[in-house]
Amino acid sequence: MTSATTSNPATSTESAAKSLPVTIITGFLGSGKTTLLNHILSNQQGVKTAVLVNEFGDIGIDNALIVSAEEDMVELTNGCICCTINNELADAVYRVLEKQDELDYLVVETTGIADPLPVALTFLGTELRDLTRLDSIITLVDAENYSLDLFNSEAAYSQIAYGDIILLNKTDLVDEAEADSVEVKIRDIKPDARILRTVNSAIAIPLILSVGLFQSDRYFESESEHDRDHDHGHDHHDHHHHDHGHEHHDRHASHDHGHDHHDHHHHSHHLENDGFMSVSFESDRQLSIKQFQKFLDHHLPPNVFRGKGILWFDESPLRHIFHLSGKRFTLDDQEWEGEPKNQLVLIGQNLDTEELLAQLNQCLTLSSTNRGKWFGG
Ligand SMILES: Nc1nc2c(ncn2[C@@H]2O[C@H](COP(=O)(O)OP(=O)(O)OP(=O)(O)O)[C@@H](O)[C@H]2O)c(=O)[nH]1
Repeated sequence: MTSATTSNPATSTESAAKSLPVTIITGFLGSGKTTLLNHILSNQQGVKTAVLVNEFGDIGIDNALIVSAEEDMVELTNGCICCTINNELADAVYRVLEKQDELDYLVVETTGIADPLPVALTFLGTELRDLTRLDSIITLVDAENYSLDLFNSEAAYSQIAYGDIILLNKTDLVDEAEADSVEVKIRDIKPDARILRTVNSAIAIPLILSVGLFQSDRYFESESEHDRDHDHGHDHHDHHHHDHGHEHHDRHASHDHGHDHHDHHHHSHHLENDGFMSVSFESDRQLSIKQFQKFLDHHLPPNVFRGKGILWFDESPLRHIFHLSGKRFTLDDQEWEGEPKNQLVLIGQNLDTEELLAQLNQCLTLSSTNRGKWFGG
């Protein structure tokens, strides 16, 4: 997790200390969450915003991709915010609250494989409930790559089910009819979904922040019903005193999906259930762009849903930001600021770590005298 702040003291008031509004940004791998975060940080006028970013993978790539990262960055990667590092989420929020006397807003970006509900409950079910106010859960959906069947992921389902606002993003990559058909699929899960179409997650800030859409009643209402239907299991914070109800029970009924109401200390299995894993590759040797292209074209297995990296090619003096989402990849150029090196994280289901690392290792140039290293996660 990374925390950073942007500041503009203009509207910072003592009211911030009373109850800090929190927005949770969720959405599947590569759907545009970090892009939205950057949009918010770049466009929010006069609001001092702290951000917490959770990444899945050994190397924190997002760290380098967030626009306003300042000194007080805390990085907690290689975990999922909704389960294994949920305690760290609460701790990070307390740290933000302690450090920032004049803070107006907190935005939490989950990993693409996180179930947003336990994250929301962290704010509702601990003393954080008195210090924060959950404003809304925003769910990003990739209009080009949306397919719950493809994702086969209960977290992806939950992200839609619990989204107060759904941004149907990347609409530049599909035609109107395709976007309409994704909307129909979203409404199958959430009939009353508030869906806004976006390109590059660009949306007027007043439509998404301080909207007060999160209805805690919904989550506190139907515990008895909820308990009948579920064998829940996220091992997260102390929210066992609180009720929360899924609106869309049936799809989850067969999953060990969730949340610890009565101190049973279940453990989350959603990562295992969904089979998500990450492979991290790092090297201080250059990649051959031709070999890397060959890897992408011929060797990348279809169960890799997402890749992100900062890449160093022998053919180029520039720093290349690499994004792969679905079958599409992009490479953007920047100047290097520190020592050049390669950092790449691939995320998918049931990946063969050794095979992927061996293939990536083969993309490294032989000419360099630098020492290379690689590892998997
Ligand atoms: N064409 C197009 N690309 C987009 C759009 N929004 C985001 N992207 C690109 O999609 C890629 C993934 O975007 P991110 O914002 O990093 O996605 P994310 O949801 O934060 O990804 P994870 O945190 O890894 O799950 C990047 O290359 C973005 O530039 C869009 O509306 N249209």
